[in-house]
Amino acid sequence: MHDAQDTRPTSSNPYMSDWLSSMQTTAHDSALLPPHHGDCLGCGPANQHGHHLRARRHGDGVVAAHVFDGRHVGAPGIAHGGAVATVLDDLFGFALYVVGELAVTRKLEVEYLAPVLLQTEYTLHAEMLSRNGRKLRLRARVEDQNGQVVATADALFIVVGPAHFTSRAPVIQARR
Ligand SMILES: CCCCCCCCCC(=O)SCCNC(=O)CCNC(=O)[C@H](O)C(C)(C)COP(=O)(O)OP(=O)(O)OC[C@H]1O[C@@H](n2cnc3c(N)ncnc32)[C@H](O)[C@@H]1OP(=O)(O)O
Repeated sequence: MHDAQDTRPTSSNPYMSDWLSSMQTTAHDSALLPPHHGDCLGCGPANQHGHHLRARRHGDGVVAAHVFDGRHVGAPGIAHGGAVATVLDDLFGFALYVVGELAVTRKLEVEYLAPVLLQTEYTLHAEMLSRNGRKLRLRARVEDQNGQVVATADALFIVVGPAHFTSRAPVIQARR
C-alpha cells in the first residue's frame, strides 16, 4: 500500500520541514534551491564523495551548472555513467521543489549521447513533462558549452507521503 495520503507528523525527519518550506519559496527564478540534506550524494555539501550539485529554479523547471571531477571517472577523462545518472536523478529531486510534491524515483532511463568529460562545465536542465495521478514524468538533459546535448534522462517519479521518509529517518538522523 502506498503512503501518499499519510499525514502523520513529519517531525521524525529533520529535513521534511525544509523540503516543504522550499516548495513554498521557489516562486522566483534564479533562487538557489536548498540541498536535499547535508549528506545527500547528489547535492549534500558535507558529503566528501558527493557531487555538490547546486540547482536553481528556471521557469517551470530547474537548471544547474556542473563539473564532474576525478572522483567520478569511468573511462580515463570521462565521467562514469553511474555518476552522470546520480546527478540527473538528484536534479530531478530539485525539480520536485518546483513541482511541489514529495516523490521518489521509480524508473530512470539515461541516454549517453556523447562522452561527459571531467573538469568541463555542463548545463543541466530538468522539468516535469506530465502528471497522471501519483505518476510524474520528468525529463532532463545535459548540454556542453556549445549547446550540444550529451545526455538525456527520462524518469518516472511516484508521489509519496511524508511517512515514506519518516519511517527510515533514524539512518539520516544518526549521520546529521
Ligand atoms: C523534495 C524531496 C526530495 C527527496 C530527495 C530526492 C533524491 C533524488 C531522488 C532519489 O534518489 S529517490 C530514491 C530512489 N528511489 C526509491 O528509493 C524508491 C523505491 N521504490 C518505492 O519505494 C516504491 O516502489 C514507490 C513508493 C516508488 C511506489 O510504490 P507504491 O506501492 O506506492 O506504488 P505502485 O507500485 O502501486 O506504483 C504506483 C503507480 O505507478 C505505476 N508504475 C509503477 N512502475 C511503473 C513503470 N515502470 N511504468 C509505468 N507505471 C508504473 C503503477 O502501475 C501505479 O499506477 P496507478 O497509480 O495508476 O495504479
